[in-house]
Amino acid sequence: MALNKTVYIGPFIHCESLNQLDICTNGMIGVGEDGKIAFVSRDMKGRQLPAQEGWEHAKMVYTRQYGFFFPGFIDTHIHASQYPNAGVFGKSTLLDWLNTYTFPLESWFSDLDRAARIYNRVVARTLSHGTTTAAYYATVHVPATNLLADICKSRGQRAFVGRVCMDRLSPDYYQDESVESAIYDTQACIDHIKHIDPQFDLVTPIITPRFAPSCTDETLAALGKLHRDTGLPCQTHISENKKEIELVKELFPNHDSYTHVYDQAGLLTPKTILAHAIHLSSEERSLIKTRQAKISHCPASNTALTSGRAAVRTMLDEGLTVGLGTDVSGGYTSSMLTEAREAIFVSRHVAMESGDEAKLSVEEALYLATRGGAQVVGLEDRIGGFEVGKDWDAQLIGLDGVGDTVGLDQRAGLVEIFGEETWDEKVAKWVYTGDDRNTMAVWVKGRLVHSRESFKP
Ligand SMILES: O=c1[nH]c(=O)c2nc[nH]c2[nH]1
Repeated sequence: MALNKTVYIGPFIHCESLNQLDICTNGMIGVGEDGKIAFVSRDMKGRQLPAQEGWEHAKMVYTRQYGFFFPGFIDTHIHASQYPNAGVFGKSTLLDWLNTYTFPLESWFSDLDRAARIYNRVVARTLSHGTTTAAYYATVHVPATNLLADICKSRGQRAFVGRVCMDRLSPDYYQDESVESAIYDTQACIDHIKHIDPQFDLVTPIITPRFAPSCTDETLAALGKLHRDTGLPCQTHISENKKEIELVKELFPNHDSYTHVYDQAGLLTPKTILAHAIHLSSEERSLIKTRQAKISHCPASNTALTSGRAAVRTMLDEGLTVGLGTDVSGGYTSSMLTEAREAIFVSRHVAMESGDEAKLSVEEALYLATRGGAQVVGLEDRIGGFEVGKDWDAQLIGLDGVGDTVGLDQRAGLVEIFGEETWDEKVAKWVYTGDDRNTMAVWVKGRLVHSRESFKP
């Protein structure tokens, strides 16, 4: 689809480093017809047209009062198929949650109409929260997984779409019949995505062994070979729950650890995303670092399923690459802004035991949700910040000013700006009290993929 050259005018904010925001209050970012950032100007005075040659007829998009452009969020771990269960988990923990809530729900996806309804909804919803890239788990079903890829492509969300592989320890009605069928079906989804997006420009297949307990040695090894042969990324779960870890010990008695199970299968590489990583030993973290595999931290889910508190500060200090994942529906929210907030609060619970260094700041949580996520999905050269040459994957945030009247405007969000706040304080208010009402518009590769009614481009 042809895009207009567009100039985005107003404050922009992105992460300069793990603990430093770059806040430019007089910004102007030019995005070319290819959806890439062509220039970044930091000293736009007033609201006059940009002087750049060749940009005289470009379209202009302005922020409104207290608004700013921010990079799109990158959700490094989300089960699209579990979206109907967001918020439904009772008092369960991982293994009984899988059997009680999750496998029955995922088995629905043999019905393509149901799948279409749910997948359309979750993609629209995550876009409305400013998620421009998502690493999705689908289900074992090939047609429904392909449909999820089609929906991401047509709605314009950048996505990694994984057909889930699992050939043991789930009900008969919901598992792969054999190693061969798991590989055959995975390949069918890869072929489909190659067909709809040959360069994997927007949608990329991702090899998805559910987790070690639900895959036989043979399936893990075959998926490891596929990972190596295709060069495609891989995603799975690791060390989320203590009973799960015991189960892995029983099922793989000849392996040194959970991490070694994946390593021996050839599934621990720089293109591997490991979700949760709560109870890893220091040897396991060291192996993950050596293999350059990546971590998706899922604090909302880890709390909901009482799985534990991941030591994010330790992982960052040790040089691991960490991003955030909503992990719907272990996680109750599909909002990465809420997930960032959860990461901050969980880190405070860690700090109550281990000391203040564990606390994550607003800046760090936003880094994990953008640049960190970009590294986790291997796209740090293309997304996560506003540099020339990067794709315009961005969101326009609008914050509401408090007027002179005492009455509440029901349509406005919960962020209330009184006008005296510094920019750092405005960002903190957004992180702690914001929601999708503040996400005015969202672009992926320069294409507008979501906007609120009040946004006039
Ligand atoms: O949070 C989780 N969600 C899942 O669907 C799952 N499967 C295995 N392990 C899991 N953990």
